[in-house]
Amino acid sequence: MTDIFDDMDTANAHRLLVLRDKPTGLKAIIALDNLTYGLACGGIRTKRYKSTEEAMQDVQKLASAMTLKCSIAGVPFGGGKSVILDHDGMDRAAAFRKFGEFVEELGGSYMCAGDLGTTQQDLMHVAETTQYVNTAGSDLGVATGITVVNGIRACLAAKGNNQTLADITVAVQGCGLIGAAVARLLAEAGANVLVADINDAQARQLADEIGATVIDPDTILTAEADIISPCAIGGVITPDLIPQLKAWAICGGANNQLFNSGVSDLLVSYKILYVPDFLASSGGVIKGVTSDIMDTDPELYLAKTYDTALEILTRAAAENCSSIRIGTQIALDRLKDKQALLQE
Ligand SMILES: NC(=O)c1ccc[n+]([C@@H]2O[C@H](COP(=O)([O-])OP(=O)(O)OC[C@H]3O[C@@H](n4cnc5c(N)ncnc54)[C@H](O)[C@@H]3O)[C@@H](O)[C@H]2O)c1
Repeated sequence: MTDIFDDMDTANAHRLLVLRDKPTGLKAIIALDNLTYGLACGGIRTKRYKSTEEAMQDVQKLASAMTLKCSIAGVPFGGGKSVILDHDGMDRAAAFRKFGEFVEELGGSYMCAGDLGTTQQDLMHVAETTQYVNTAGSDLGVATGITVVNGIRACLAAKGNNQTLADITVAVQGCGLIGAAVARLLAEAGANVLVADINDAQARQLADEIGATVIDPDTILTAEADIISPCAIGGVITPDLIPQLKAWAICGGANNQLFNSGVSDLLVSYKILYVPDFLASSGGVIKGVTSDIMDTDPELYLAKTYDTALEILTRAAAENCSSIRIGTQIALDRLKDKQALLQE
C-alpha cells in the first residue's frame, strides 16, 4: 500500500478529510485542493470503488482538476471534490444527510454539487443538512453542454476549413446528465450525432428523442466521426486507443479523460486536437458559482470558454506542444498572480 502523504504529494493536494458515520454507513472523503480564494468548489461523486486507496487517489485528482477548471473559467474559487464510497449496507438517504452535516461543519469553505453517480434525490438529501450545496443538477448539465459545444466549435475554427456543426459527426460517450445535454445541443445545431451508453435503454431513449444513432459502447470512441466527446467516465483516452481513432478532435465533458500524462503528447504526434477537459467541462461550475455565490450572469463566462479554447488550441499548434500544457499554464499563472496579490 502506498503512503497517503506520498499520494498527496503526487496530486499536489493539501487537505483530505476522511468522513465516517457508522449508523448510516457513510464512508466519504473530501479533498480541498485550493483555498486561495477561501472557497473550494466541486461535485460529489458516488461510486463503488475497488478500494479506499482508489477513492483517495480519485478524489485528489478530481479536486486538482477542479482548481484548473475554476481558474481557466475565470471564476474566483479553488477546486474541491468529494467521493462517497457506495457499498452494500449504506442507508443512502441517511448517509447523504450525514454527509451534508459534515459539509455544513466546514462553514462554507467547500461548496458541493452533483457528479457522476449522485442522483438529484441524493443532492436533495444533502440539502436537508447544509446550505453549501447546489441542487440545480439539470441546469448545471445544460451549462456543461454549452461549454463542451463551445470547445467543439473552437476545434472547427482551429482546423479552419469553414465547417460548421451541421457539417460534422460527433460521437458522444455516455448519455447521462452531461452526455445527454451535449448530444441535444449538437442535434439542435444540425450535427450528425452518434451516442452510446452501457445502459442501452438510456442511449436508445436519447437517440429517439433527438434523432441520433446508437453505437455499441465498446466502439463509440473509434467510430467514424469527426469529433469524439467523452461524457461518461475518466481515463478513457489511452495510449492504445489513439492510433485507432478516426476522429481528428476530442472534446467532452468527462473529468480527467486522459489515461495518463503521456497521452497528451501522443495526441500531439497524431495531430489530434484536444480541448482540455477542465475547460470543456467548466460550464457546471460556472453556472453553479455565478448563480449561487457571485450573483452574476453566467453567459459571459460561458461564452468566454470558446475564446479560451481557441486560444489554447492555436497556441498549442504554434508551439507544437500539448493543449493540456498550455491550458494548465494559463490556469496556474492566474492562480499565482492572485496569490502574489494576496501577499502584497
Ligand atoms: N454532473 C455535472 O454537473 C458534471 C459537470 C462537469 C463534468 N462532469 C463529468 O461528466 C461525466 C459524466 O457525469 P454525469 O453527471 O453525466 O454522470 P451520470 O451519472 O449522469 O451519467 C454518466 C453516464 O455514463 C454512462 N457510462 C458509464 N460508463 C460508460 C462507458 N464505459 N461507456 C458508455 N457509457 C458509460 C452511465 O451509464 C451513465 O448513463 C463525469 O466524468 C463527471 O465528472 C459532470
